[in-house]
Amino acid sequence: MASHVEPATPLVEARGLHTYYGNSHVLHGVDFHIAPGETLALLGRNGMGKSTTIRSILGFVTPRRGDIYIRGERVNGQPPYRNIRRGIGYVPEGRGMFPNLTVRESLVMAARPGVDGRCDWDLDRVLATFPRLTERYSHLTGNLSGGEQQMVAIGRALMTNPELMILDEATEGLAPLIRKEIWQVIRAVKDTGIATLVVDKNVNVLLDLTDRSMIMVKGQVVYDGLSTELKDRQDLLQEHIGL
Ligand SMILES: Nc1ncnc2c1ncn2[C@@H]1O[C@H](COP(=O)(O)OP(=O)(O)OP(=O)(O)O)[C@@H](O)[C@H]1O
Repeated sequence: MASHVEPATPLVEARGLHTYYGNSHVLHGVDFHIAPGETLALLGRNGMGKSTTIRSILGFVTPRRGDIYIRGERVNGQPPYRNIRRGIGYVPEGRGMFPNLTVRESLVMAARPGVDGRCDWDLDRVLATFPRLTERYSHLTGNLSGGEQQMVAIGRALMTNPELMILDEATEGLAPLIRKEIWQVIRAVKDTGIATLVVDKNVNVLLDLTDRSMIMVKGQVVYDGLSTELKDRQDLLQEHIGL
């Protein structure tokens, strides 16, 4: 008898998402999935719907049509805080700092065990990952540099012991050396087995870092495949990303 192996349930799956801002129809039937431990790049020019896809999945905007599942459970209409508690560490575009909290307060406030009770990431581990935050421990996050704020944002997400990290433009506007440091951390996070979804303008770094890539054009997915294969598709990269 032929053996049959069930594919693992995706960590997050979305089918046929249609999202609007008012009357403006932004997502046109987006299908999305990410497996446990997988690293996925979401690519596309500005305004193509990458952040809206993430915001729809997390519940910051409610799609008019389509279904969203987190670990197999349908979560349509659930508020973001509930979806995030299902094991998602979210580093939003713009970092979402509370400028009047110190580094310590920002990190400690986020601390909680993972959905399976895992406590791999705690304050000591985050500070060891970002030694610079130890030096800034008692500073208000509003007084930190952009790179340091980004480290707090990533550290805060790691303190929730996530199964999936979502990083939306995590290296935007950062100096090259700091950007390199952030990439090293994202790579290290990936190597611990946490699934990662990354949106970033540094497409060449993403193609090396990720297992799979999706390209979005005008609210639709026009490519979904292995990043190693996309690297050889200069035609697609040029047409849809302008590389
Ligand atoms: N809050 C909003 N209200 C109205 N329109 C919006 C809003 N947010 C985004 N849009 C529009 O929706 C479309 C998709 O934007 P989205 O931010 O998802 O794109 P993106 O691919 O993430 O690009 P970027 O890199 O510029 O953020 C764009 O046309 C944008 O102008």
